[in-house]
Amino acid sequence: MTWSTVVITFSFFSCVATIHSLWKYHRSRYPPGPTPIPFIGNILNFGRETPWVTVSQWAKQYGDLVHVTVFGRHVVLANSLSVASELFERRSRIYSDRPELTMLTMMGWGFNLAFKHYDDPLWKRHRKVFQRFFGNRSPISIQPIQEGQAQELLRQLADTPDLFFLHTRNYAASIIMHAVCGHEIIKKNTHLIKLATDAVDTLSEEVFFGAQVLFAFPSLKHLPEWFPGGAFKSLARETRQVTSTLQNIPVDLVKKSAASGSTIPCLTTELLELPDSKSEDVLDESDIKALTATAFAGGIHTVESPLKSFFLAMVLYPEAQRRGRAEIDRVIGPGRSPTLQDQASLPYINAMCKEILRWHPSVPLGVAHSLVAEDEYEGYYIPKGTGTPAFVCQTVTEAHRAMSRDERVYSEPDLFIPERFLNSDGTLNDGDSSFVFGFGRRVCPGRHMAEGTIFMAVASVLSVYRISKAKDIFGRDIQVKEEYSSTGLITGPLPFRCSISPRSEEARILLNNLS
Ligand code: HEM
Repeated sequence: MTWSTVVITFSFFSCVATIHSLWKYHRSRYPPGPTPIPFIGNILNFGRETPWVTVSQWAKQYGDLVHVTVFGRHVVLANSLSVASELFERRSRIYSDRPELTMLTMMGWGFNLAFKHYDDPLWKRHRKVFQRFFGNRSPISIQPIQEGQAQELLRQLADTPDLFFLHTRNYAASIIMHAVCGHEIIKKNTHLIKLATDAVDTLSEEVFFGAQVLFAFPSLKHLPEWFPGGAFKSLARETRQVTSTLQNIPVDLVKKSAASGSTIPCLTTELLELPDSKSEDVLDESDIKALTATAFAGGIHTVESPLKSFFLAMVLYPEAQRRGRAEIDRVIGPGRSPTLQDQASLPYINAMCKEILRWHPSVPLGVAHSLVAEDEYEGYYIPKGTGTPAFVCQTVTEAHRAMSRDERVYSEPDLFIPERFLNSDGTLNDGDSSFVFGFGRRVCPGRHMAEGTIFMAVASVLSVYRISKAKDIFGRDIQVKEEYSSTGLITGPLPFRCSISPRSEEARILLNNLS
């Protein structure tokens, strides 16, 4: 053996030993979590169904910060409010990126600010518009839209109460679409609501699963469509058409209407009329199209889910319903419908809205954040990295479901108890469920609007309707189960039956006057 062979062999083994010890060092300093299987990591531990329930169990077993791997990529789950606030708010400078989203970009969703990188100038510009238009001081009058659509919801429930699932979806979609395109456009183009809801449906579980696989094996994106396993490419191609239509049609309709001389008060008109300046905030037409479609993508399914949870809770917890109705009778009386002006005088209804959001968070694993630099938390190492959407791969995500089940914050967390947000004198306490809207610089910019939309639906429905178990043909109660969809980014109650009927003669008269 020559000297050079000895040196090379020695260097090789030293390198291997160093890499191994570094790996072990980092490995031992990762937050605790279930033991990974070589190569695939913990993907099987997540399970395909209700991964958020698994994560809540890990929170109990391993603590507030849990580490898992998927195909060699790291995932860190922030399971408590305090850890999430520390990481995503106090350290937001490094925790505000999003992971790489090849699959969603292939599907044409790349325009959506929710999926853009933190250093992308478009993210900053689009987010500014969202904060301005969907915040508390929006120049587009969102409150009259919410109040008007709440009346429409009551009307639809009076005509076809069994279709309450559809009506809640339409209510959520109509509000955001009226805000974006204006009443006139939506009235004449009702198919737009279906276009938007269908497009958002494409953000399904298959997409997120496909995205994870693509992230692990990026070269798969070059597979031809006809090749076994290449079906995701045809899905991406078809979806691209839907997302492109979603961006184009609403803006084109508003422009057409403006060209014919009628200005429709809405977000699109406001954006089209922004003064042309050289500032970095100037928006071109593609920005406007992206912003309008982002609003539909963010503001329909997320809102629809808690509204369905509301109907479910009313069937399962009749005492909460009784207390809500009693408060409305006491504060508003039977002669008129609630408005957003009444919100401050209805603490029980507000507590109910907070509890609806907490009971079953609609985005149970949050939207993954990604770190722009490695970090350390209480001695644990958190790697820098990019990853795929949802919860997988070198991301740190807010485990909203685990937070909602944290017994240190919410006693008996599986139960629906609005009183947890009230003081003994009936006023609202400091309790909160706003974690469902995320944290830090990526916190949901539609949260104020969403809260108003939910409040209007809950208060209006309880003011006139009694919600109870439906009866079978023998007059027996049909039992209802607390069952939720188990996959995807957004969860919501599975279809169930209930009876929705006017709760008094005055309510019947009020409903008749609406139509
Ligand atoms: C109950 C209703 C809603 C829930 C539970 C919800 C939840 C969330 C969550 C968890 C995030 C991610 C936050 C993070 O990464 O920390 C988010 C982001 C976002 N939401 Fe919402 N949301 C709701 C309603 C809305 C509405 C009505 C809109 C539109 C008007 C909207 C638009 C967005 C957008 C654009 C983002 C991306 C923000 C960014 O990445 O900078 N959301 N939402």
